[in-house]
Amino acid sequence: MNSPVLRLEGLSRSFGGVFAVRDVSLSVPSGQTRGLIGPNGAGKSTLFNLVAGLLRPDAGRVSLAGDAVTRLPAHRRAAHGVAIVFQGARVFPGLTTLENVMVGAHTQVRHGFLAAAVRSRRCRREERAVRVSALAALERVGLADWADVPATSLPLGQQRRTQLARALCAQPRLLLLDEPAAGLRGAERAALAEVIEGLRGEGLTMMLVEHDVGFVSRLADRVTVLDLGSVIAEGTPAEVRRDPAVVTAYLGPGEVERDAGST
Ligand SMILES: Nc1ncnc2c1ncn2[C@@H]1O[C@H](COP(=O)(O)OP(=O)(O)OP(=O)(O)O)[C@@H](O)[C@H]1O
Repeated sequence: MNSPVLRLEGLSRSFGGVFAVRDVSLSVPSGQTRGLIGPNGAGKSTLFNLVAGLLRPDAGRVSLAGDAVTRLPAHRRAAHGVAIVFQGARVFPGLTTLENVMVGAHTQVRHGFLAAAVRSRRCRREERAVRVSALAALERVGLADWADVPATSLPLGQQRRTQLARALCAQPRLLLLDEPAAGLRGAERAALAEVIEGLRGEGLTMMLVEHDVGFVSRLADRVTVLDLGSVIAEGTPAEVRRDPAVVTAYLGPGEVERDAGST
């Protein structure tokens, strides 16, 4: 059987002697979307950063498609196919939507500084390829019609989708999304959910950290619930919503149904 795209084994990280993440193990098979939820301070961001390579664990292992990457920093994990959409990420001012996405595609470019300086033929060819792949990524997130507008003129939801397009340009094997719906309301939130659903339909493997249980329930194949750094439940969205440990530790009895119906 193929290795899972992401495997975490016994991952722990503490700050000042207090566990932020404690002995977390999970596997995300190819083509699946894993939701990661939990109350404030549960350890979601710490776990996300451990997967992204922005933090080193005190113990445990991180593997990507069977390769151990535990000691690799974020930029070397990118070479293993990890792309990240950070929480509250902003577009670059002074660039169009397309140019913002092209910044992501530039990780694929092979030509060196000198070739770029003299605009060699190879360099121009690669620039064209970057443009084509950035436009294709904008299509995937439904923003092709906004390619040439200043990215900062877009509403927040479209700026988020621009960030998503930028991450997609790297042709990731694993896409990490940290609270992509934070601050979005109504139609913007629904549009983002639809785009993520489309990526899931294309078979992209994703990990989605969210506060919003309704958003995660719609998009994730399985959900891992953290509390005080430990996994307290894992299962399908319906299973975890029914889990008594989740209900008491995280949501409170009245919240579950309300959140489940909110997307
Ligand atoms: N750099 C740090 N230094 C010290 N303590 C930290 C650090 N990062 C996280 N923590 C602590 O680790 C625990 C887990 O925090 P983390 O931010 O991972 O939780 P979270 O689930 O993402 O919370 P939130 O939903 O509020 O973002 C918390 O007790 C937090 O105070």
